[in-house]
Amino acid sequence: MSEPLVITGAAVLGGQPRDLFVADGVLVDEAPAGARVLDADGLVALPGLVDLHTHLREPGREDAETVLTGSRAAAVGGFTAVLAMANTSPVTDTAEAAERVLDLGRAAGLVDVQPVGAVTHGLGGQELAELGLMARSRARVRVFSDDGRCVHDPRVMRRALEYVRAFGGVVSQHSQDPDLAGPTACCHEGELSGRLGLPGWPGIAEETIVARDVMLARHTRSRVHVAHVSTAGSVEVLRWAKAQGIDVTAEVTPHHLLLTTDLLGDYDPVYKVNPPLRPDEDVAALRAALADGTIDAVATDHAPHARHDKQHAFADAAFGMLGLETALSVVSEVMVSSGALDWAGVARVMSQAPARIAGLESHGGALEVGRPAHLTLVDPAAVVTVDRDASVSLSRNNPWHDRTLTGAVVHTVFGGRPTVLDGRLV
Ligand SMILES: NC(=O)N[C@@H](CC(=O)O)C(=O)O
Repeated sequence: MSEPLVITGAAVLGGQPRDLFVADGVLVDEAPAGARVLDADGLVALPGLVDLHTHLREPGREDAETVLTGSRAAAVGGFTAVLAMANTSPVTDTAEAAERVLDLGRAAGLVDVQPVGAVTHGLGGQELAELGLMARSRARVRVFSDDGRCVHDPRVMRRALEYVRAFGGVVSQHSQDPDLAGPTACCHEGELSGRLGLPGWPGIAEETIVARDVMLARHTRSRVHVAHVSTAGSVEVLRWAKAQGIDVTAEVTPHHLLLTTDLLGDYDPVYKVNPPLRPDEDVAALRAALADGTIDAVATDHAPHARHDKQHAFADAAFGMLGLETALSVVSEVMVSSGALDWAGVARVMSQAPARIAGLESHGGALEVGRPAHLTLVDPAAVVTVDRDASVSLSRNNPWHDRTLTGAVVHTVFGGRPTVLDGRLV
């Protein structure tokens, strides 16, 4: 069991400063005897952050990340739970595979690692994976995704939605019509892609799938989650669908909230990501949608890649960028500094909504007595310059390198135990 803790003077969800007491891993109403004192004067206390979308690469690509190194990056980023995507090798498409990821996470012991199950066998898009067995396994899988690939066949998507409804599951869709996007697309389709001579990915390839899937969710009375929304058109569809009462949720990544196609001019593969960076007008729509609740959550899409997969000509490099360690600072910079969200809003989009979407009952919440002590303490005034070489991830594909951001995670407490103190792993 963890040693008792007193956290003094933290602004809980950005409100009035007060003390928080932790004993036996839960929040209690008075100072426990013999407690360690953590001075949180000037810090904001949030419920531990929850990431709906993390690539941990184990099994299969332990040269890029492992469950342990990804858990370290998560803890440094203020996360106490991460959903580990299924596109590993082998794919997480069986109960055994899901339990193995769960067990690796428990052995690392720094965050709750909750496996995502594949929707289709081997991410092949044809045959449903063992959804029910994964749901009933020790891993209690509730989120299913072929992320990296779209569940393109509408019959398969319809059946998956019908199936997960039985146990309150959700399909997290990588919305991208491969026929509209084309096999070689590698950046946003627009005037710039033409000038750079790179095959482009039109926003409509995302939007048509979002539109189709909300209709399938309505028809099946099931639940769909749209992963990494990246266009203003997708936001319009989501706004309409929510107004109809359709059970749809959505996430946006930190990079789609701040980085734009303008960065592609030097063909630096660190900015190559799927879905691609978009123009300013999409970024503005995503920020507004996150602020007004049309987009429910921020999710990192932390996608570590080894140097030999990323250091290539733009067209040949792997898709994806790191995100766990910098997510809170980016959201603080983009959403809090601008006044678009307050800290209670950050708690909503980075902890409470993702915990609810993923069915993680011990996460999220409101820092009330009796709740598990998963906490993130943030210095809203800290000014940090990101250094990719200071990362605890195994990979270095960090698009934030050398950027200065305001707001940073200082301490992370997982189940009553500090995992990060003063920005460093304990
Ligand atoms: N988001 C990314 O750019 N990459 C993801 C998968 C994907 O292609 O979506 C990855 O696993 O690397």
